[in-house]
Amino acid sequence: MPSPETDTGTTAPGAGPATSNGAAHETVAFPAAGPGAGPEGPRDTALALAGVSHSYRGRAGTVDALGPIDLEIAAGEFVTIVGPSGCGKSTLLRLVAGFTAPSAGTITASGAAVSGPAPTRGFVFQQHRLFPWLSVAGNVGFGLRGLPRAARRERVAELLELTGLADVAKARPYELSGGMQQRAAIARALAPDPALLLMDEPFAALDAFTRERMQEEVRELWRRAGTTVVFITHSVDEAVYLGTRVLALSGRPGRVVSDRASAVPYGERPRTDPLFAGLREELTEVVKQAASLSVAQRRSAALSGGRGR
Ligand SMILES: Nc1ncnc2c1ncn2[C@@H]1O[C@H](COP(=O)(O)OP(=O)(O)OP(=O)(O)O)[C@@H](O)[C@H]1O
Repeated sequence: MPSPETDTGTTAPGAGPATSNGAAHETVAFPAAGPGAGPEGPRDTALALAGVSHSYRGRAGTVDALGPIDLEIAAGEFVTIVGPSGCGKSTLLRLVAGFTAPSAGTITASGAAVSGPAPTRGFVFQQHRLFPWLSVAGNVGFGLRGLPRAARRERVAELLELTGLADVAKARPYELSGGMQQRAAIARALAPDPALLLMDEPFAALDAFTRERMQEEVRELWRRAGTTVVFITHSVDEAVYLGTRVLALSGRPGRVVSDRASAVPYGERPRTDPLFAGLREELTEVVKQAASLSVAQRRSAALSGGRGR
């Protein structure tokens, strides 16, 4: 597992702007990101998407939600994804999790084709979705039922310690604060030691103060656990603060229009760092453009009676 510190500001050899639709948003300060070789040598590919797209077919017609997307994520990266509302971010994560099969393309996680949910891919939803009838410890250990009792207990204790929930192990989810509930959900997702942790706007329902605290905690968890993370958010600020690599999607159907390595060292990353502010401004502009484009595209599709709402 490479040190996360070394992931920042590196450009993979041969990695261009890595956009799947040819749109590039060039700046000098922020190199295009991509997996491959960091200063510490080549890294394993944790996740690969090749020509992935997805359309929903319903009574109201077909919605082209995502893609095509070509993307590689190296083991140990913390990839954050931003994009306008409805551009397919959640769809992308659900495809990677194996909850939904893509309409086209292939997804490979740790070298194996994704064909359904697996404990090697942990998922954290916007709402915690803890089981209300189980204690915090019961929730965290839920995915470990195949383990011998002692090993399971040990793993649960380790995760409760890691997420600062040891004192409330016996509490029910409704007795916890929103931040603690989300920490328990993260602990549950981490319990089977997944190679990939997929997080879909996990802090969206939290107040601003708790959200900032959770950002610190998830950063620390990632540094300690070393799991590859893919994190969806509406907040450009959150994306830039958390990610070693930040992707921006276009309006629906979402494609990668910007792929940036963070140039700010991960260890101490104050929001006041000019590099941080620069990347945030650049990405805010990219997302704004994508949002206004997608509104215009939808209007013109509606006028011409075209496919996709
Ligand atoms: N089960 C479904 N059936 C039909 N259409 C769907 C379904 N799920 C999502 N969609 C549509 O697909 C598009 C992408 O949805 P998705 O939830 O992936 O976007 P998103 O970027 O995560 O949105 P947001 O940022 O608002 O949460 C949207 O137009 C949405 O209405």
